[in-house]
Amino acid sequence: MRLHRCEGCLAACGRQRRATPLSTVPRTIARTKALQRARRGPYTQTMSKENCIKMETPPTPPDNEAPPMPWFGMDIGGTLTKLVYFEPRETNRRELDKETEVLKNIRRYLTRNSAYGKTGRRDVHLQLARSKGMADLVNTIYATGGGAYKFEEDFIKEVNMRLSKMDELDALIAGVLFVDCMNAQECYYWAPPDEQAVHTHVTDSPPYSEAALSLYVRKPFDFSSPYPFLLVNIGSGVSVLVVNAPDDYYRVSGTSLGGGTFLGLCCLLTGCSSFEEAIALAASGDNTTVDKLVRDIYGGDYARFGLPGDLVASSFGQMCSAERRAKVSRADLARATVVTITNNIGSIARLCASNEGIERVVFCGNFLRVNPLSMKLLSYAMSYWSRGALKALFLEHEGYFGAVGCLLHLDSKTHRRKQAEAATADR
Ligand SMILES: Nc1ncnc2c1ncn2[C@@H]1O[C@H](COP(=O)(O)OP(=O)(O)O)[C@@H](O)[C@H]1O
Ligand SMILES: CC(C)(COP(=O)(O)O)[C@@H](O)C(=O)NCCC(=O)O
Repeated sequence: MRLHRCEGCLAACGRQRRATPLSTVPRTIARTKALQRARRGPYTQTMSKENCIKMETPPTPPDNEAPPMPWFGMDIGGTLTKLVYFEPRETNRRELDKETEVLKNIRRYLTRNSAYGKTGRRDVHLQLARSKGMADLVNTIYATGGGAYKFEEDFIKEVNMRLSKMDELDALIAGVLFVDCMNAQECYYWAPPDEQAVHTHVTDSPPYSEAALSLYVRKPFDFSSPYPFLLVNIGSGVSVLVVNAPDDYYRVSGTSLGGGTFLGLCCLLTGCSSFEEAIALAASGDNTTVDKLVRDIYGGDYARFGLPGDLVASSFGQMCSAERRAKVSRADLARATVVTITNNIGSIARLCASNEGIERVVFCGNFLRVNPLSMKLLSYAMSYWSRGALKALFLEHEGYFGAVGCLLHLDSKTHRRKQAEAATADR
């Protein structure tokens, strides 16, 4: 059973204290057995394929020890706090009796509003079906992300609440695998209608221009056989993970030039005050007035090494000229910032993928939120520079996977406990 988005269980708030088969892609990358062996990672991870399959069976009612609703998973990152809230459809009599007035109020507050305080927003469009099978989850506040460690004492002092902490990369992968299992539309990619056009560079317009990128359309991708894949999480900073199996992954690389860098630089350069404003500015800008292109240096292509004239040779390379600085617009600066950060992440991801012999590169994290420009740039760059061997993939729930992974952690804990109890009873 695959669930589609409809009615709700996922809520979110911002923080300020608070199917195309891969076989259509040429396999130009050699994958050796040695590489596969080398991919054994040091981490264990809580989500298993069994858990995923279990979600397809009918729900079991919560046991007597299940803590009362509401159930949360929280990811306190470097920029945003993501909160997911689970509300089972199959609330039974016993559970309703247990629900205190305070909890009822919390539930009402969460489910009847779409904005919370000054900065909290509910991403109504990302709500998943009130999924069957999650009903045997139990939870208190499960938290991940750096803030779960940094603010742990504050939670105890201020609200007398304990955080049960989970590693953010464990949670991220668990969340990605689970949400993809539950939502057939989760994974997608961007390509022009004629997909070959990307890596043969046939359009007249420069590849990074709005004219070229506007041709790209979103297409569904069947991610049911995902392994191995590279997971690139673009949050405040960037983590790159090699995922070989649900319980086998490792962090292969990262960069400090991520979503936080984009927003910070954009605020500095353009005076904008929100991510949405920065992205809207970038959408109407032209980075070629800011960046130095290959043709600005060569007068055309640098053909010997396959560098087209309209490729960025030097990001912000024009800005050493006072005359050009005087002419450049805020929108151009915002676009150059997106292009710089995105291309750098794309290059790192591409190098990691070829080193590891991996063809599918999945990008997630809130930097991609309302940001089709970066997704299209990544799609173009991955495909063009690998001559079609690498595929950039994206996920509908962009930045919520860590928080979802927290809820699942609780599920796996419950199961481990039940297994231990069963084993003791058998003795
Ligand atoms: N409403 C927003 N406010 C601030 N940053 C946002 C917003 N929406 C998207 N972003 C982008 O997402 C990045 C944070 O991504 P996220 O995956 O939540 O990472 P983290 O866990 O580090 O907070 C920001 O650095 C910014 O580039
Ligand atoms: C430290 C982090 C894992 C924190 O995650 P985030 O809150 O940015 O999502 C991440 O910012 C990161 O991997 N930074 C890059 C560090 C580096 O490899 O240079």
